[in-house]
Amino acid sequence: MSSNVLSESDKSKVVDLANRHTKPSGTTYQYGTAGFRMKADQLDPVMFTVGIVAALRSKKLDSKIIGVMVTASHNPEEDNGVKLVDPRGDMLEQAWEGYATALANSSSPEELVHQIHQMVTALQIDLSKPANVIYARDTRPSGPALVSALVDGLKAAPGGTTTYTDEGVLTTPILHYLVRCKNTLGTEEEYGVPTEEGYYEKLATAFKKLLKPRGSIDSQNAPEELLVDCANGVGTTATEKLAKHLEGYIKLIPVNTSIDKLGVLNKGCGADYVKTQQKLPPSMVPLLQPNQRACSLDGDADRLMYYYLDRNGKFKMLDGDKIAALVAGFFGELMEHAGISKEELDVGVVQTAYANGASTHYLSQRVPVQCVPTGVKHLHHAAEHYSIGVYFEANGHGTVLFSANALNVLRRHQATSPAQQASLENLIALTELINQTVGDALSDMLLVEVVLAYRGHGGAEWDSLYTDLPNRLVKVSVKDRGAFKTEDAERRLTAPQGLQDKLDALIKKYEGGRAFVRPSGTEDVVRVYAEATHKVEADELAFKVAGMVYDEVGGDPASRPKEFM
Ligand SMILES: CC(=O)N[C@H]1[C@@H](OP(=O)(O)O)O[C@H](CO)[C@@H](O)[C@@H]1O
Ligand SMILES: [Mg+2]
Repeated sequence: MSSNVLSESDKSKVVDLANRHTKPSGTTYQYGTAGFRMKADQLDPVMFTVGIVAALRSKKLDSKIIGVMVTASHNPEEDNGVKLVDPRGDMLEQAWEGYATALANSSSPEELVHQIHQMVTALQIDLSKPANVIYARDTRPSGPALVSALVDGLKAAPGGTTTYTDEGVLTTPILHYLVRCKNTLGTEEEYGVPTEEGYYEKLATAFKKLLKPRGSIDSQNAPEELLVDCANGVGTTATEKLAKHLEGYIKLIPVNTSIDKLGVLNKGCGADYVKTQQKLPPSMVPLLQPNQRACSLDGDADRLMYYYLDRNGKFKMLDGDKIAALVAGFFGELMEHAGISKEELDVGVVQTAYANGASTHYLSQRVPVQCVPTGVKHLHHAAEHYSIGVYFEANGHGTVLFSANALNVLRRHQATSPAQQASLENLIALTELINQTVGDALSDMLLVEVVLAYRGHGGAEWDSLYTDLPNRLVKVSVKDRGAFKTEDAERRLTAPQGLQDKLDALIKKYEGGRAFVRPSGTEDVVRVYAEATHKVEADELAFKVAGMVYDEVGGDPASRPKEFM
């Protein structure tokens, strides 16, 4: 019998277990751009309430499997976080973020019961349904204890049985893959074998179809070996396991692989280090040779940054924008070679305001380009509107989505020559190689290697697609970042009042100038981005805008950063 009411025993179960996970007073939690994320020692009560939300989400969706990933990605090792994965392997539906936030902020076990009751009533959740949840974590030492709190939450979930499975230590994209596989098993949309091994096998099989074994013509341009900076995190084991499947095709050499020591995750390495420092991780310095490329994963292996040394040994970065530029063109080419018209399948690219202006210019001349607010969920949803939707954040998080119609067109298309057939098969193999659930550093890395091998290009040729405009990102600490409101995909401020007009007047003075201000969704700061034709001017514009922002909201003159102008 269906029920939207918590029984007395449901309530006392919640209260009993909630008493072990009380919220410290004065802490406010927020399900933000990437779920809940903060210092690990504050997360215990949140993990507990997330367990309850995961079970309720499963009940609401006819007992479909919901995923929970415990990670703080590229953040320092002492941080941790948690995010929910919906049945198709994508991010939690946005409307539920508010409920997750409300439960996390309940001030007492009784208040929590009340919040659950409100949620169940508002969403008409049939509590009698069973719930199914799987979870995984990254390598952070705080992970196991947080997982125990999560399990208490799963046990506390009201109504019918909640079944849960510990998938152990995994990359974020593998957990997303598992969720989709398990939910589509035995259906027409079956996504893959629902095991970690199934994931490596799927990627490797597709890669081997695309890039014939070493020695054959197609692969002569692939690198003998590729250095992969694993950020001292969970990407280490995943890279090692994937490497075994790719033997004879490409040799992956993991670097920054110490996952057992304290304090080294993401430190001096990883995708975020490369993007923000714009230099080689120190451990790569003795390893990388001129004209050689390498890549860095982040702490949960969903972001990817490439780079190479030019022939003079100078560091050159190939970020998410460059990846988007590389792969968007490739799909157009393959479709043409397969005899598929642009009317049959449209290719589109989705970026955020942080995309380098030069990449937007380059891409806009070739394909439709859309700008959306920061955060993968926004990019992912926008990309779903194209037959082939390419989305990447500049920081290296992204993937390529194929619509159901695109898959049908590829399946049904009749090639009229062996060459067309080969291109068609390559397109189909790409739909297998590319993770359809979320940005995936390992899958993206193989995609990049395939495109470069086909074109016979190295880092330098790839880099020459366009030249990045000089740019600068600055953080401004303010009392209340909530005072900053934006519109037009976060490119313009609507509050504080009048500030955007001042910015416009300033930006106008700079050749090729572009700048915008937005509150971060993951850190207690306001971010300033600026670019201009010349480096000195990009820096000057960024620091002038930062100064304006600081002064506008009454920043203390005594602690005004000295570089602000
Ligand atoms: C400028 C920047 O890199 N912002 C990052 C950062 O978001 P903020 O809202 O800017 O803090 O973290 C997000 C989650 O990882 C990521 O999606 C986004 O790209
Ligand atoms: Mg990440």
